[in-house]
Amino acid sequence: MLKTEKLTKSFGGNIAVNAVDFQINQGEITAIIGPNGAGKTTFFNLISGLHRPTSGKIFLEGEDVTNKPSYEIAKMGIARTFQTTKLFAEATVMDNLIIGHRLRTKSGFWSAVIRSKRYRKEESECREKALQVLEFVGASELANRPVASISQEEQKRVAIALALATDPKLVLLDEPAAGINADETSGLAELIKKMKQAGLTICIIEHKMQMIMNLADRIMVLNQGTKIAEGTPAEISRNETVIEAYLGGTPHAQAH
Ligand SMILES: Nc1ncnc2c1ncn2[C@@H]1O[C@H](COP(=O)(O)OP(=O)(O)OP(=O)(O)O)[C@@H](O)[C@H]1O
Repeated sequence: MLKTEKLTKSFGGNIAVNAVDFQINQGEITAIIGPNGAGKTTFFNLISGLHRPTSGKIFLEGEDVTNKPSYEIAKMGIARTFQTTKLFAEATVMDNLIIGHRLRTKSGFWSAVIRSKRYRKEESECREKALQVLEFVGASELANRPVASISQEEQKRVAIALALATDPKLVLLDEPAAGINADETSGLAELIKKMKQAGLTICIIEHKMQMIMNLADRIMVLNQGTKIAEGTPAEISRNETVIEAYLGGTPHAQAH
């Protein structure tokens, strides 16, 4: 579904992503792991069009999308969540979903101001879509709650709902389980499995190794911007280079 060739991003003299060849296969859960500062978020920023690569190429379903801006990439079916959830705290969950969806629908500013027939039609479509995705992520009962009043884990589900509202093919999840407890983490892992079962392709950055080992079909390991390993969870957990560079030098470190 997505392929990178020698993808590179430098910030001044600092090479954040260094000649990475990578592939995301349709229908799979692919994980990107690596220590802090390894270049994982920068890699997501490159494939979602937020950053322009210094060199290298990105292909989406065979099409070269290397220098496309983020809104075009989004239209082509890539949605993402961010490490810190970007929701409007004072607005309700429903309004957040409608705003998020509206930003990607067609009516322009004036159409919204005069509330044209097309605008009203789009608005009701957004509302319907919002209800659908909230149900999918198990958060229907939160629709009318202000975001500020829901838990961290619920916010994570809403952020995923927001990504799903655009009907993506590929969803990029940046540390979806950060800051939530073990029970909540397994609930979230179930949701990610359900997304895969629904036919979505998923790429996930996550530090919680146990979750990744249970969830991922394939893992890429980054270290200082460079891909140091790639393979199934079983292959990665016995890879000497990975154990030394990332898992702390002993196989025990894998559990965390
Ligand atoms: N906008 C930027 N400007 C300058 N340097 C940046 C920028 N974004 C990232 N970097 C640098 O690129 C390197 C990779 O950072 P990145 O955030 O991609 O790592 P990461 O693997 O996502 O880390 P973490 O797990 O802590 O989120 C770091 O050295 C970082 O300081």
